[in-house]
Amino acid sequence: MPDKPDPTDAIPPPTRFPRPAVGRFSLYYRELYRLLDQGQSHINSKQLGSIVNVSPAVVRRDLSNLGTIGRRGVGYQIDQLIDQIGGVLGSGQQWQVVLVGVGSLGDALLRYRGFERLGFRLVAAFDLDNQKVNQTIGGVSILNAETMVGKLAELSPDLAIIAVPAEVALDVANELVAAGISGILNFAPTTLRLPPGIAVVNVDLASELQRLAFSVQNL
Ligand SMILES: NC(=O)c1ccc[n+]([C@@H]2O[C@H](COP(=O)([O-])OP(=O)(O)OC[C@H]3O[C@@H](n4cnc5c(N)ncnc54)[C@H](O)[C@@H]3O)[C@@H](O)[C@H]2O)c1
Repeated sequence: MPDKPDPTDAIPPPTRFPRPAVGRFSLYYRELYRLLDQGQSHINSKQLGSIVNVSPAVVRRDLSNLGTIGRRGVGYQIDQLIDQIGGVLGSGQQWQVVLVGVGSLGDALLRYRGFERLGFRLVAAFDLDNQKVNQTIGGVSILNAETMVGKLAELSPDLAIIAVPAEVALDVANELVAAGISGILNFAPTTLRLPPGIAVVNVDLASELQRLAFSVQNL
């Protein structure tokens, strides 16, 4: 389990940030990491804004929500910003994640190397297909989904990714919730009606393409 946040922490809880700002924090975080890797130590709001395509004023407002103010002529210290934004996004802690459904999408997710550095560790995957069970992909063991309830009790993961067909996604989600998981990243194209207190983020590339097509039509 991740460490419980310290109530005296200076960073305000994520719920106090507007959703668009939280979306931008993820972008800032990714780009700041890249710049730090390239050896850059400071950045100003104009540079950061131009990288993520927002105005310097928006960057300054977002970052002042973190209690961070850039120094005139110097800007912001990148490693400090990464720590602060990472704290808000939960990347300053380790999250144990399980994946359910190792089809073409799940397979690609298991092979993706970008989760670990943000604090997300895939600890197990589950599938019903005997051809896949007991295989290892991207260093993650695929376990029999019929044994999922017991394994979840053993592993007590924090988050789950659902990549099963839509028809079974709700059943899978209910099993995950019963096992104590309170955060689900759902790739199945269906709305999961779950009890209050469960955070669900839906990822739907088809809807994103629709949004893109709409934007292109309205340029
Ligand atoms: N959100 C997106 O942008 C996006 C993109 C592609 C696919 N999808 C969706 O993601 C899901 C997976 O897509 P895919 O292409 O990998 O499908 P797929 O058919 O290749 O894989 C599905 C996997 O789930 C397994 N499975 C079925 N029932 C299960 C259960 N009860 N428990 C555990 N595993 C089970 C199957 O054995 C299979 O390995 C689908 O719902 C698909 O519509 C979403």
